[in-house]
Amino acid sequence: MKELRYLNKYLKKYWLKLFLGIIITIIARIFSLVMPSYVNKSIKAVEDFVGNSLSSEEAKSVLLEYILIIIGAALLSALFTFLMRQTIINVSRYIEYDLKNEVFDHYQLLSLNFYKRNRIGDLMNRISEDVGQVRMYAGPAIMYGIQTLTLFACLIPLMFIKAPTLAFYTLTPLPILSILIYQISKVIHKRSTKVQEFLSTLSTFTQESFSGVAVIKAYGLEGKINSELEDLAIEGKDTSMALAKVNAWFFPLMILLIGISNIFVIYIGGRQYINGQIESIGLIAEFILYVNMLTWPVAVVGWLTSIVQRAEASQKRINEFLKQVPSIKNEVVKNTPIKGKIEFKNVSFTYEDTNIEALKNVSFTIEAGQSVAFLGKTGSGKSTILDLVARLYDVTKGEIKIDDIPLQKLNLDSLRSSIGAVPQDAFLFSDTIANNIRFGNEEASQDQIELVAKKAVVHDNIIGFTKGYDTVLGERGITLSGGQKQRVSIARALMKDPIVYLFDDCLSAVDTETEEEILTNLQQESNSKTTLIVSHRVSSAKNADKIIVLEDGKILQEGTHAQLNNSEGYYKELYQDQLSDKD
Ligand SMILES: Nc1ncnc2c1ncn2[C@@H]1O[C@H](COP(=O)(O)OP(=O)(O)OP(=O)(O)O)[C@@H](O)[C@H]1O
Repeated sequence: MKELRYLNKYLKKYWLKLFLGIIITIIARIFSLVMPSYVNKSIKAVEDFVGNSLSSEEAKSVLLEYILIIIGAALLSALFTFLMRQTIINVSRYIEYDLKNEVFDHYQLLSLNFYKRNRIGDLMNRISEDVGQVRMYAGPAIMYGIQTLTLFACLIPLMFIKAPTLAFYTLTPLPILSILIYQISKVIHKRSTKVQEFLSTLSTFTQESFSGVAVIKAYGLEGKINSELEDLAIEGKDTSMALAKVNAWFFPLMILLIGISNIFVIYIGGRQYINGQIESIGLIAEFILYVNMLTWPVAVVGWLTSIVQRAEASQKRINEFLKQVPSIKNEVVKNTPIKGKIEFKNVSFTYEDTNIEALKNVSFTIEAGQSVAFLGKTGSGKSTILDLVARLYDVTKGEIKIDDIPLQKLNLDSLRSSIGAVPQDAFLFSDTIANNIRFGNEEASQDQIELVAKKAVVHDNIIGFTKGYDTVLGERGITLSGGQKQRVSIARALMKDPIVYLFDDCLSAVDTETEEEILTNLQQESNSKTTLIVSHRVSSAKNADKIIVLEDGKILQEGTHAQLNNSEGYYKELYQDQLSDKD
């Protein structure tokens, strides 16, 4: 229960509803106890009529009165049971909602390294599956627990007062039932976890097969994939059958033990009636009803134990995440608007997970409003520079300053809201094109959206779609070409109208003519903005105020197009190669 203590703050938050729920639960159970004793009294009235101590009219009127009491108590019990669910189960849903939000908010704070260390499936599981298990503790476990306790506290003393011997024999099989249900619940849980694991393997496999269907078809691998799926299906069938077998024991076992209790009541009760130790057959009927009322709560004791154990394990996994401290922290509360001067001073950076030293002692200065292009072979550290500017990672050695202030001394929100980044793999959400562009500025009007789309040279493509800007992208929508995606992504950054632009090889899938057009537009747009452009093409770089060529994490060349083109080296060779390619 140590891990579940984390939920106490939520239980405190909703204590009033919970307290009300507990009182209602107790009232509901007390009303449900009325029925068996009035069944007893009704049978007793019939017995009295048979034994001539009551007239037919008297017996009928007593019976009617008792039946009305039974109906009234049952209705009240039903009403309070409804209210019990409305309070306690609702509280568990509120806690589930709060906890999901808390986990999600925390995920948002964690840095990219965290996402590299953990699989997406696992993160999703914690927020859905684990929070769901915890809810079972905060709702059903508390509700059934109180219900069971109230019933035990009222019913067991009542049974012993009414007929001690009969009560003893009736109750004896019930703890055995509880222990057996607990054992079965444990096995059911183990096997259903295996089924869950299998289902997630199966969905990953099918998802990959569908996403990669073009490659599978092109390589004629349908047969191989089919046979792999068949193997998986056989494994799935076996795990499901194992679960079905143990599930099949649950209800027969319950029925068997109730049956034994009922037999005890009838046999022992019958003998006691014959011996004159109990005064009415009605008491036997009353005890049979008690047995049936007790069966579910007794079974619940075993079930609850396993729910609490599962919730504890799930909360432990959730707590592990919640305890993770974000490696990138915002240490400045007040807003810190920036102008855009960027300075790298002897910056080195090593990726924690791969231990690759992506940047080695890199120094350069970009004045506010300047544009700088980064060129260099693949893996030379270009994208890393942009990620460090946006503070997606903190430097390992050296220092980055913006407007002469160390990056850590800037408010993280101010910094990031001043940056318009277009990453290498443009990511678009499953939403309309307009909303994807609006992501850069929620308030943007349709005219503003169209204006930036024109600057990113994607407007004509968009209006070519039947639904224009309302075209939905993503799985259930249309798929944009690589170049179209890049240009929508550029439009999104333009929409933000930031102080600093980070363009990471975002024109690679665009033909050179369109590239030229976009670059001219960007130049006008980003005239007064600090612009960092990563590219493999000289055409994207040659108009920049400064060009930095990287090799293996170090600066190889630095200068303007004219300077670099006048000296021998990587840039000049690249320029000549690309010029002759163009010709
Ligand atoms: N998230 C990451 N985790 C671990 N290593 C990384 C990560 N991103 C990049 N690297 C490594 O860091 C080095 C520099 O990568 P970077 O992406 O900065 O190069 P790049 O010059 O932008 O390459 P490209 O032109 O192919 O985009 C590479 O060796 C790469 O394998």
